[in-house]
Amino acid sequence: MEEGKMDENEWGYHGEGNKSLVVAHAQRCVVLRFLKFPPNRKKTSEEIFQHLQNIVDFGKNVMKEFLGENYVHCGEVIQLPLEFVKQLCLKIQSERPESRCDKDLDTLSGYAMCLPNLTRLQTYRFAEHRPILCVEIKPKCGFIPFSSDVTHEMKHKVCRYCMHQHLKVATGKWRQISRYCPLDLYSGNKQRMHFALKSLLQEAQNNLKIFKNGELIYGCKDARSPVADWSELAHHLKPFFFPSNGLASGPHCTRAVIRELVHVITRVLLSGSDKGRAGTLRLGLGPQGPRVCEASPFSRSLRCQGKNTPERSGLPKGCLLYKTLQVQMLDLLDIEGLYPLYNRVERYLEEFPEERKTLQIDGPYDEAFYQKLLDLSTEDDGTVAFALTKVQQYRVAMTAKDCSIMIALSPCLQDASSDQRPVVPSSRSRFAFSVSVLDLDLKPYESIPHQYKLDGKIVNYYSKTVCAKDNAVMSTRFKESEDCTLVLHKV
Ligand SMILES: O=P(O)(O)O[C@@H]1[C@@H](OP(=O)(O)O)[C@H](OP(=O)(O)O)[C@H](O)[C@H](OP(=O)(O)O)[C@H]1OP(=O)(O)O
Ligand SMILES: Nc1ncnc2c1ncn2[C@@H]1O[C@H](COP(=O)(O)OP(=O)(O)OP(=O)(O)O)[C@@H](O)[C@H]1O
Repeated sequence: MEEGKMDENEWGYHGEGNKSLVVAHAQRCVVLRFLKFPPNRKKTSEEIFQHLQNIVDFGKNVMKEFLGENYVHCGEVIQLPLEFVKQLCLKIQSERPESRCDKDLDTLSGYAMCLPNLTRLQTYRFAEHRPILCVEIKPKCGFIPFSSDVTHEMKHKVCRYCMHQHLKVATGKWRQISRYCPLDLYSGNKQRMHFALKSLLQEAQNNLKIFKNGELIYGCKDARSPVADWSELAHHLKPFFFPSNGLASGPHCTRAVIRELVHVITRVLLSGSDKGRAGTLRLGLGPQGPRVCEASPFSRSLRCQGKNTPERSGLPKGCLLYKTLQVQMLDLLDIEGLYPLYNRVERYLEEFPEERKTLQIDGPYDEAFYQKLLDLSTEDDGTVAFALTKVQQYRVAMTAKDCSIMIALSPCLQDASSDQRPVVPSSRSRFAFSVSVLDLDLKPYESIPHQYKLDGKIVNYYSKTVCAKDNAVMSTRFKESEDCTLVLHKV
């Protein structure tokens, strides 16, 4: 990229999250990722450069090691002309969703990350002329805490995502409760995964986006977004899944197309396509905790039918979901067990503030940082070193709980080679595919007290409202059956 000759007209708004905003090049397969900040909380250029460099280093030295070379794209930090950034910011402002405008794009430092555009397969520099479909999933936390430090019994039964849904709807973030449960997606059980993906398609929130040739065609910006339209989605997808037949339109066609999509995504998610360094994942955390979430409509319906809970995770070890789950499980103690350890580190830092650097709280995220993460002991010897290791593992786990997976699918001819990319078949076509992971920014040390408070809020809200309602329903049913018994007695 020739940073000196940048023209804002060649770039377009692509998307944003809570902390960064992404613009995509119209022809080349690259994106620029800028940091965002609340107004009046600007950082110096040097701080922004360091922040971005830390993101790159963390990707290279930690996440590539855990998740595998092929899945992680670290990009590079680049310096852009300030005039270009200012003009770009003005150009894209009208396309930003209102709910994200509480933060401003950083136009002062001139630094950004340059990354491959993952919605257009991994061709990096130039767009392929083949059509490309890309599904982005933010799967969230795929396990129920197994730590003995958990005090709320509910946390051993219902996963955080399902509990959090109720708070999100109550605060107006989303319109309705999703039927998606991360434990279904991470189960490795095809039926449960199909259910999870269909649920995401029904209520995408910020957990699912679909791009066609790099353009967003399906996804939800906020609670005001229009209700998802499956027939419109099927219209976009039909040429990919039924390329040469005249499948009639209408609800039958829509269902067939959605089914194909769900099946292909499941296959891709279960594939172990990482041909990078063997044995990258050195965690080896075994399956722990309950294998189903009691709030998942899938497991609820199984229970109602008197069926057993499904098999424990059958995720193949090479697949990205398995690896992501392993990194998430570095949260060995749960925030309830972690918070006192965070306080221990805090007390130490209050006494020895100059030690912050040695403890690598704000980086560098190098090989030494990575090596310390591999210590999975939970035996607290009362030291700051132990507390620090658990704090750093927690930050990494939280990062993996909030990352997204990008699946790019490009149709290939029945017997043509796919440039050595793996291929997934559907009923009527085949796709060369790639899987990548994005948003691997290490969660800040400072966010731990917020996590602790939020955790309590989520559980308390769920327990008070949902469980109270469930109990009311149960007692009504109980009352009904008592009434019934009385009637029977009378007879
Ligand atoms: O706490 P959660 O689970 O709500 O996750 C936050 C996400 O909300 P979600 O539940 O996915 O809608 C939230 O996503 P949205 O802004 O809601 O799209 C962010 O990803 C946030 O991360 P960060 O503070 O920007 O680093 C996420 O915060 P972290 O907890 O990962 O730091
Ligand atoms: N390399 C990439 N290629 C294509 N699209 C990307 C890329 N990186 C990010 N995006 C798009 O931009 C969106 C926002 O990026 P990202 O998730 O990194 O933002 P964030 O602010 O860090 O998110 P969060 O809200 O989780 O903190 C993503 O959801 C994705 O659609």
